[in-house]
Amino acid sequence: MKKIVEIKNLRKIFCKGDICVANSLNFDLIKGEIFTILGTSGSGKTTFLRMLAGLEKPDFGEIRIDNKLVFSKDVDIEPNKREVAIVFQNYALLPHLNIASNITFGSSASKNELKEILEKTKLKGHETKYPHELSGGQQQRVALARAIINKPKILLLDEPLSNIDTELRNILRLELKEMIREFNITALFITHDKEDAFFLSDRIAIMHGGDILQVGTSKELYNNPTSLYCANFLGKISQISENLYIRPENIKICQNGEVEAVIKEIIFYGSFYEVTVATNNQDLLLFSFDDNLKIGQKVNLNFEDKILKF
Ligand SMILES: Nc1ncnc2c1ncn2[C@@H]1O[C@H](COP(=O)(O)OP(=O)(O)OP(=O)(O)O)[C@@H](O)[C@H]1O
Repeated sequence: MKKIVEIKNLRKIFCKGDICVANSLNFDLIKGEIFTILGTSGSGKTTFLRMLAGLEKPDFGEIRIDNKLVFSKDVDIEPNKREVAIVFQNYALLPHLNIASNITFGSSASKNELKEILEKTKLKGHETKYPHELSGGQQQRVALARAIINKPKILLLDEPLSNIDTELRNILRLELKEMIREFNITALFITHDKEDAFFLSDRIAIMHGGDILQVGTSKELYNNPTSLYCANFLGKISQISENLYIRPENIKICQNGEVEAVIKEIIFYGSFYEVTVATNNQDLLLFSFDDNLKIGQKVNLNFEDKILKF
């Protein structure tokens, strides 16, 4: 597996208030993967993306892209020579230029290359239209076409799916994933949305307060979080003793369960119920498909052998 991006001890401090936005970041991107930085607002995602693209100068550390040192104490390669491309939130298409000109803006791509990319992004026939004449999905494809026409080594995606209503967003993220796969490009996606991260990513890095807390596949992070913060961020958990926690799907109601409890609350979520039960010691959350559960009902619980310890 070839490393396409190598980040070593990357650090950024904004002087006003001494905010450490990137605190000695260390990780690699593997060629061809979709890698997501997932974090809440203000965790430092955009600053990292800007440092990788050469738009923000780190205070310390090294960045290598395809084995080439693009940033270190003595090196700072210009953004346009780093072979990265960015798809911005809301796509940043130029309203007064037609689709063909939007795609080739600032590029030395040939007519044949434009033709090829129009075909691959299913935009053939739309080249003389203007951005406002296209659907949201088509606009996303124009933004992608513009980003990849110069064959960058990495595609950076800055929250392209935020501010879009749920229905369109589900369509766009599937299309986005399919296109990234079709172009076989390495992509770095930043988002605060866990669902988008799970949907799109081969691997996810959880960022918090300028630190990368954990890197792994969505399954690894969900099932084996290394901190309470990551466990909470990726899904619901209940505390079962001082430092032991459990996810709702790992608690089962069953007749011969060892722990006695009473149902306190039942919330219907369409395809399942979220049930709060009270045991002698604490309230626990579990998921159920049983239509017949009632508030006040006594139940017995079994804990699956998937306890989280922090
Ligand atoms: N130029 C700057 N000067 C001072 N502080 C900054 C600057 N840019 C960012 N910050 C601060 O750095 C922190 C991280 O910002 P950043 O935009 O990287 O976070 P983010 O995770 O991308 O958040 P969001 O999802 O809201 O964009 C924030 O506290 C922000 O206020």
